[in-house]
Amino acid sequence: ISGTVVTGSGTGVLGDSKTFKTFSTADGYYMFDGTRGNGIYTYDGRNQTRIPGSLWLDADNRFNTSYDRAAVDAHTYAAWTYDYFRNVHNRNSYDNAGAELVSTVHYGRSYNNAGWTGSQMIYGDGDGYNFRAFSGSLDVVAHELTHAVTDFSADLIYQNESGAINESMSDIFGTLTEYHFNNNPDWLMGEDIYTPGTPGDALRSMADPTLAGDPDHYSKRYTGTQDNGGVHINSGIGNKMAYLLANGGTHYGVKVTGIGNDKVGKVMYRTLTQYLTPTSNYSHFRASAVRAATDLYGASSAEVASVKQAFSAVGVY
Ligand SMILES: Cc1cc(C(=O)NCC(F)(F)F)no1
Ligand SMILES: [Ca+2]
Ligand SMILES: [Ca+2]
Ligand SMILES: [Zn+2]
Repeated sequence: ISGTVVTGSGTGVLGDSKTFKTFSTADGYYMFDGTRGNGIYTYDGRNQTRIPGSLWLDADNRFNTSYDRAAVDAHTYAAWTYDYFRNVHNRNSYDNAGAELVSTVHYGRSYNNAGWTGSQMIYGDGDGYNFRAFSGSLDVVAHELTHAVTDFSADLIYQNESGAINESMSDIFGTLTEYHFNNNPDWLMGEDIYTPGTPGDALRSMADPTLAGDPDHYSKRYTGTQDNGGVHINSGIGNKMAYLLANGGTHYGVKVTGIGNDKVGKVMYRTLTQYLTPTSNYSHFRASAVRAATDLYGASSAEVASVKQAFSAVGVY
């Protein structure tokens, strides 16, 4: 279809106004952003589970109905996450070759989750009590897109310890993206879409994983079979490590000197893309992060020392 890139405006899940790129055609305005990589495409799942659904089309380039809100945020936050990986890590989309970013919103009926299918993102509307529309949280969108980056780099197997590291990487870059855009940033996951009736809670806390019943030390890891061997549970170990590495602190008597968000991003990105492998466990995660920090800052650097301290603080050697 022929048309021109224009700027649309609309209301997000939280009732906030934002603008984003759309495509003006004879049919109307499509949610297609032709300014980033090979394009960002947002689809309407029409509360079915057939994907991708229909490319989002609007008559007047104003996206202000309640039904529009999930699409506004999925489209906008996909662009922001694209920009984060492009501008901060020099990565052009999840494959580093400009792969199209495809999202489907209104996936399923009251679907209480979001996901990366292996080729696109899907976002449920939530049931309105436990969750509201999942694309309404920037950390969630960046979490899902980071799964794509992981699949095209370390390709960490989604079970047991490698799966927990996979999940932790998604929480780490979800949070770093939220800080990069200063979007009410915190070390919580999914706070903007979790239990709309209860303020202040979240799906997970990286600062204190135990708030969600997840481990904050390797000695407390889950070794059962639920949740693909605890991928959303044992992610707490990597999440706590990253929180301490960025902010510093003393954990189980181990002092960590913080190095700040930007350096954590550099170390974790290099760890994920240069050293981790599909079968990496937490011990290999430590060794990989030490190598990445050594490459970046030198063997005798304070940053390398902090990486070792952070992993020691969560009991990983
Ligand atoms: C249990 C459990 C946790 C998740 C989860 O993390 N979803 C992705 C996120 F982006 F919404 F967080 N799903 O089931
Ligand atoms: Ca409209
Ligand atoms: Ca958050
Ligand atoms: Zn995930």
